[in-house]
Amino acid sequence: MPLSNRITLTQYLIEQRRRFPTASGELNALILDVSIACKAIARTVALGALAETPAGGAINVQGEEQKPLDVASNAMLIRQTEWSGHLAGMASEEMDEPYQIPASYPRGKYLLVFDPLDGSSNIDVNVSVGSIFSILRAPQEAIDSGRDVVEADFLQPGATQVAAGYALYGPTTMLVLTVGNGVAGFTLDLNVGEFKLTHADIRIPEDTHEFAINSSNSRFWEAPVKRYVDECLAGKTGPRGKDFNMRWIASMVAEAHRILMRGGVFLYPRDSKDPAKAGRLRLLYEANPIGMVMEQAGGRASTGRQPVLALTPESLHQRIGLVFGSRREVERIEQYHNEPSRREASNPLFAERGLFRD
Ligand SMILES: O=P(O)(O)OC[C@H]1O[C@](O)(COP(=O)(O)O)[C@@H](O)[C@@H]1O
Ligand SMILES: [Mg+2]
Ligand SMILES: [Mg+2]
Repeated sequence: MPLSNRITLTQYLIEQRRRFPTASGELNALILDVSIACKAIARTVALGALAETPAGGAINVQGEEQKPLDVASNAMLIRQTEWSGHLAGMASEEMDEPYQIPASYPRGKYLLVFDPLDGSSNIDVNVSVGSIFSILRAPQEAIDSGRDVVEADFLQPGATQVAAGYALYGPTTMLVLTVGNGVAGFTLDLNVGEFKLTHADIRIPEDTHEFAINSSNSRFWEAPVKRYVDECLAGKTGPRGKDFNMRWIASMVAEAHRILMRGGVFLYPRDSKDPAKAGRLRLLYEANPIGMVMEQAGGRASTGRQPVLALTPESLHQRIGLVFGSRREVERIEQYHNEPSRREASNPLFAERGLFRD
């Protein structure tokens, strides 16, 4: 079908709203505002070194250096959504504290949480990056009082997300979205500046022979992850009985998209690299939205031990181990984590609650 005959994101959202006849339309309006910010970010990303972006160089709460495009993308998402009256507040990878809607604008019932630019270490090398977003409902008492938002308002399990998705700035710009009724993919039609539905009802194949992990961390991995990767690498003659392929883009959003399109599994597991960090990726604005997209597409998202969406977050910038993708593969990794290890089985001092547990 030529792109011009496809329905737009706006039309798709109107269709989705028909499922909720009493809905106010505010969620749709908010998603459309996010999509406009993503178009603006896509333009800036596409300009590359020609873009006039604000200075970066500051260190964010993650202890990571902010690139000029991290700062610019953060500002574009804020500016495009804060005025609308649909938001009670926002939180972002690039802001230490929750963002308060300025007093000159009305406050609304949703919370917007985002990673304005994921994979930003790839900007300078012209590899795909993206924006990840999650929409939560603010606590009723915060909506009623219109008070400032606080960290605790955002600490809701991923299962309560109202909508989630990402924009991918690759050879084409795509927006992938779930409003809790499957996953749909939209391609930006540059001729008319609209996202058009090109990938209706995306489903992830249950099995795969492709995995993604940063193997330079292998010496820090826990035994179940080592076992899983070793078994993949052993190929046809190993316990899995088939050859595996490996990919590592270092843009989680691009890996998530590849997995949605053709299956696979992604691991950034908990490891012992930095004992102060429970993992690399952040729960609220990376793991939860990607987790909701995965689960809605028939895949699975896990910490390696339990479903990501069931976790109650402890802080805004909490990190966790993350495994997602083809359902059966993620379940296998969870099973490896939940089995008592061979060492524990032979020596109770190393058991989960034992004296020498590492
Ligand atoms: O450099 P590493 O350790 O491979 O980490 C790559 C991971 O870090 C990230 O870039 C983190 O996201 P940010 O770029 O938003 O900080 C992920 O997209 C990616 O999977
Ligand atoms: Mg990120
Ligand atoms: Mg980022």
